[in-house]
Amino acid sequence: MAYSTITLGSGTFQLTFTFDSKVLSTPIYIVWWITSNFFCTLYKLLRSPDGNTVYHAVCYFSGFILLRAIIILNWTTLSLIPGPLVSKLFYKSLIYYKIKGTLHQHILRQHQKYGQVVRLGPEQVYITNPSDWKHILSSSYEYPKRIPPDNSVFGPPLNTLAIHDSKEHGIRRILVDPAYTTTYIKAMEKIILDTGPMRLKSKIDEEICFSKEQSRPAKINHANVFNYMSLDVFGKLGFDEDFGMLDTCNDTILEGIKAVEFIYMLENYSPFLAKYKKRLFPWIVKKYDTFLLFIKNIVDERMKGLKWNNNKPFRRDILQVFIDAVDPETNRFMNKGQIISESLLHLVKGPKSTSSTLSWTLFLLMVYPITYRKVCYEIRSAFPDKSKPITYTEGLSKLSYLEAILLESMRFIPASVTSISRKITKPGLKLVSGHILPSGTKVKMSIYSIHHDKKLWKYPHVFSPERFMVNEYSSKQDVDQRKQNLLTFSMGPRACPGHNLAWCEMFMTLANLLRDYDFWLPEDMPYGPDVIDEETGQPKIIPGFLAEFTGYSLKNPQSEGWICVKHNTSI
Ligand code: HEM
Repeated sequence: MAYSTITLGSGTFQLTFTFDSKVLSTPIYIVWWITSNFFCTLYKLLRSPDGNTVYHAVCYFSGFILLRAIIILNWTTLSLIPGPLVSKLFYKSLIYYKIKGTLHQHILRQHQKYGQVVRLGPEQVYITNPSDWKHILSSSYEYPKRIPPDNSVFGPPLNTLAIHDSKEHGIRRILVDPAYTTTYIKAMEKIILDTGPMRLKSKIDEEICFSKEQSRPAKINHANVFNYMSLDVFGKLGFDEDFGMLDTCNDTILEGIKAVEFIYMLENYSPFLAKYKKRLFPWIVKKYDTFLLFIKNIVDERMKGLKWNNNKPFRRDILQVFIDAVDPETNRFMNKGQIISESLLHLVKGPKSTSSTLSWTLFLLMVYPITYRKVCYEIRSAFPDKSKPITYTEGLSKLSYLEAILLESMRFIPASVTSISRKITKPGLKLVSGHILPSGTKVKMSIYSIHHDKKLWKYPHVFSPERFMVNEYSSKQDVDQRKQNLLTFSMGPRACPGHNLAWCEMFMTLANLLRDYDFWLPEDMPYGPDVIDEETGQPKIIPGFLAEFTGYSLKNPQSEGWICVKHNTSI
């Protein structure tokens, strides 16, 4: 394929278009010529006798807008791809849904209307066909990730998520990945169990005791307690620190994470305002600085400790793995700044995605009671002795329905980012649909849309863990195929490094809680198995909010994250 490029305007108004040169470059110059002449004539007609420059500006600006629209809609290679008119013309048309936190639902509606390939921006295309996204994501670094420039949340020094250069990113993953291998997580299973589900269980027991004294049903806020639990797990596993979130709820961390989310969003959507964030939002920047200082101090203390100990490691947490990791090819270690930036990223990104998934799963079990009873039966009959905690290794071999529930929950409501984004490089890419994406196109894969694509999933709007179970209707091959169509943790060289940790923590938490307690929704909750969504005919789902960095979680956790609980006395 041969392409030619045209650049129009300058500064904010600059636009670069790529054309299939064989087909389109001649007509485009003709249109350009006609439009410029038209506007020159218009300008002469409108020109006021005193040579008012406002007329001048208006004419040229309208000329620019019209020409831009004609080109975008008719003459670029992407013009053959369907999509809503306004979104084709303006990237910013999606911002309304981003602010509302419902962008993923909007994109799904566009896919349902226009198909597996939709244009939602002058040079932006969303795709859902698995052959296309598997090719793009697994082609090692051929299609780079687009990263917002100068994002101070990510560095300097840059961390895994922000490193653009493929070679550098590859080296960083060699240094970071040892902290999340199956072997490492297996060795850490006991710590995860003790700081996670076991500690949460004692909190729930305390609440049950307290509620008895007050003669009321015991209630926990699952959105909060899962979040605190995941942060405690990461505190212990990551830094060998007791964050004490479940006990005292450390505000520095909670407020710090909110500040990271805000600054990240500001830098993405308004780099101009972000430049002045210290003056415009001093209280948020202060919270971010306090949070960063908190992590810096932990890393500093560790480095000092190591010096005193003649550089012999005295811990085996993730921080130590980061410190010890060396790239065998270059013999490079991470420096202190990189370790701090990396620790900040993992602390903000990991626990929130894990806890949101747990929260959604528990909620889904409450509105799908047959599934809830089925999974309780599976766990309670496989592990009847309540005095023995269920470990990940044991649980995984016996609890296939619980595994299916987690897979289905992450398909149904993926807690991760709305869309994975890559840039098409030369010489362009031909999609399965036959559409051509020229070099420079921003190609996006909406996890939510892929997980709700009717071509991939039967009844995607129904929460049905059975689709991940081998039974008379589905062979192992079918189930494996479905698992491969999940994009929950992304894939390829930039896939989520923390997925083993997330699985281990989520699995042990649900297995132990569902065996030892009975849960039900409070009576005053406006959701339940009988509260049906008219559009889908399925139980209504509690509203969520898609944050740019920390993913999809409950929109109103303080009012809608409650669940009643009592000890399970049936076994
Ligand atoms: C259910 C839990 C989780 C989900 C659904 C999830 C999902 C994802 C997804 C989809 C990406 C790719 C983002 C992209 O390409 O733009 C990602 C990247 C990442 N995740 Fe996770 N994640 C989870 C848990 C964790 C945990 C526990 C950690 C670590 C503590 C973690 C650390 C990271 C990091 C560092 C990246 C960046 C990888 C890179 O760019 O190379 N995640 N995650």
